[in-house]
Amino acid sequence: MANIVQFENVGLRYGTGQETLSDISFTLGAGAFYFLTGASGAGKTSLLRLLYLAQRPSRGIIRLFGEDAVTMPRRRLPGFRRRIGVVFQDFRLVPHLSAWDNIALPLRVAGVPEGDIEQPVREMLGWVGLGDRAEARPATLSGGEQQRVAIARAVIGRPEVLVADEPTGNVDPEMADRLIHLFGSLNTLGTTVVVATHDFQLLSRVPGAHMMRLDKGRLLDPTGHLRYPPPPRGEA
Ligand SMILES: Nc1ncnc2c1ncn2[C@@H]1O[C@H](COP(=O)(O)OP(=O)(O)OP(=O)(O)O)[C@@H](O)[C@H]1O
Repeated sequence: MANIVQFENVGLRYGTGQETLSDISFTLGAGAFYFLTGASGAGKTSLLRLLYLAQRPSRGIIRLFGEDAVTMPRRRLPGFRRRIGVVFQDFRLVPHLSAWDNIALPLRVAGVPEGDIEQPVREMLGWVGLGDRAEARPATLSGGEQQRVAIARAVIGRPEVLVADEPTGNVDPEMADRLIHLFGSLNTLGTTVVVATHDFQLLSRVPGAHMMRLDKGRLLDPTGHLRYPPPPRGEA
């Protein structure tokens, strides 16, 4: 399995205080499913922001799709970001746009001709089970429905990596199951998925998923080593 993300000794410091993330080293394999867990404030959102290039690290190396993402010229960042779909903790839907137009947004921004937008948007709405809510504005949708619009918007551009920050934080367990099922089905189609959550129950819902655990800004593997995935035998 090829590595599409590689972090080496990455640190992140906001302002002049202590590091929020320290010595973060891990690789993500193409097509795998990862849960990123940790208590509130452990640094999950910060790590994801580094991953989807919303934030530069204070130190260390980040390679995305085989390229150095830290020293990459700014003009190349948008092209890279398009390869990563993001589902934000707070949805970030555009309030005055319908579900349909929110989902169409990434294609419009990328300059896809209008005639080529209708079919993928219709497919996405159906996939997330909102075929009958196309015209609804976000404020008239439930939390779970808004989250599904956000997921459809994140994946309509067929990203290679999908990053979701606490996607089940505001929904009931039944909807959480449904959302995780959507991520699982994307993953079986080949998308690498990274889901941050502090809900340990979710972990058992995706057989074969990997777990990355953050504790006060440091990455732990399930056995407590400060590295994930665990090093091969003999290299520890
Ligand atoms: N832009 C910022 N400026 C300064 N400090 C920040 C910033 N963003 C996050 N922090 C701090 O970094 C630490 C980690 O925050 P982060 O949001 O990454 O954690 P988290 O694990 O995602 O938490 P939660 O589960 O509550 O969302 C916290 O102490 C937070 O206050």
